[in-house]
Amino acid sequence: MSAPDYGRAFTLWRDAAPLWQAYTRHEFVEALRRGDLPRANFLHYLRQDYVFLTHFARAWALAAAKSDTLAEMQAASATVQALVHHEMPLHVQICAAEGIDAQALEATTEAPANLAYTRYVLEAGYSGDFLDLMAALAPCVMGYGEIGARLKGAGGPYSDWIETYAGAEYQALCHDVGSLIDGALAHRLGPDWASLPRFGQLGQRFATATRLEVGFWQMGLEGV
Ligand SMILES: Cc1ncc(C[n+]2csc(CCO)c2C)c(N)n1
Repeated sequence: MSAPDYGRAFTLWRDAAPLWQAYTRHEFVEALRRGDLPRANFLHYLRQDYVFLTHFARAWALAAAKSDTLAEMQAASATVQALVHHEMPLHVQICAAEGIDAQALEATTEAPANLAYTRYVLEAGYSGDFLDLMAALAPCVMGYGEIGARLKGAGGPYSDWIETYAGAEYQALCHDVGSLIDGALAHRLGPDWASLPRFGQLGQRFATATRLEVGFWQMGLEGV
């Protein structure tokens, strides 16, 4: 099965990122697909992911602040809304069902891999512009989209998690973010954006964020 098409910039960045396969086909992902990932590892990952989402909601809010157009502001604020009102409460709910209450979840000590990734993305936004932020955020959004599309229908104990990212709603979000990025590049850099040095520099950011996603999965496998 070929990967979904989430846009031109994403495809160029992905095909140039050395660790893209290491991220989207990581052993943690394969264990989710087979259903033999130990529950303790999944919960450890989910607790860290809750902290991660807090920072990603901040990063998307920063993207709203760094937007140039109404369409950019709408897309960024819609993502903040989805994160804060859907994805984060879902983590709270799953953890509560496993005996980790909201207070314990909020008190989670952040793992170094989590610190590295989230602060890298926030720093891209603080010291860079909207494009820097998008390049740093794209691996997270689209990587989970590719993983969901590939694992769709796998069944097993992690099927809820898989089908969240395989579902039409999440796949539509990946396409929307892909269009947002292509539009933002054309708006700021002009129609020849793909051939400019700046586009290559943004690709480096994308590759670094991809490397940090590999570290996040690795943390999920090891640090229980
Ligand atoms: C380590 C890690 N990477 C990516 C995602 C997926 N994700 C995080 S924020 C966001 C944007 C809109 O919901 C998406 C899809 C995750 N949960 N954890």
